[in-house]
Amino acid sequence: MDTIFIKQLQVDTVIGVYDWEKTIQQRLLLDIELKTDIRQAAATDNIGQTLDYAVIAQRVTQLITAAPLELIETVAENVAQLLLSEFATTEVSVTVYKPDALPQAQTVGVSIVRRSN
Ligand SMILES: Nc1nc2c(c(=O)[nH]1)N=C([C@H](O)[C@@H](O)CO)CN2
Repeated sequence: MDTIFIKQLQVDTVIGVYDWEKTIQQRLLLDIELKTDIRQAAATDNIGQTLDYAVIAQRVTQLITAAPLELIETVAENVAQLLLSEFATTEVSVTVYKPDALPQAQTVGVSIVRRSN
């Protein structure tokens, strides 16, 4: 199976467990992979035959910024379920980084893989 991916998609949103985090925007970075068959798109050179990564990025950003959340785990799960339900893919990988969370670390994050039932 082939993969369409987006690396380090930046989304600024209200995210965090602590009270001080609920009034500010913080940066999340996302790596997203969607398993799909790209052969028909390649054979026809037609965007309508594949998953448009610009549409995916816009939809994911819209979802994450729609409401504040506490955990990056919830962000990852919500994004994975959206991708599986709205796009022609049977398996997705979602990694969410919160790079400004820990001053003593380059980044923190969570990574998940989800398949359609
Ligand atoms: N596993 C997690 N641990 C923590 C999270 C999280 O989303 N998942 N969040 C926080 C705080 O919001 C932190 O980022 C504030 O700097 C702490 N641990």
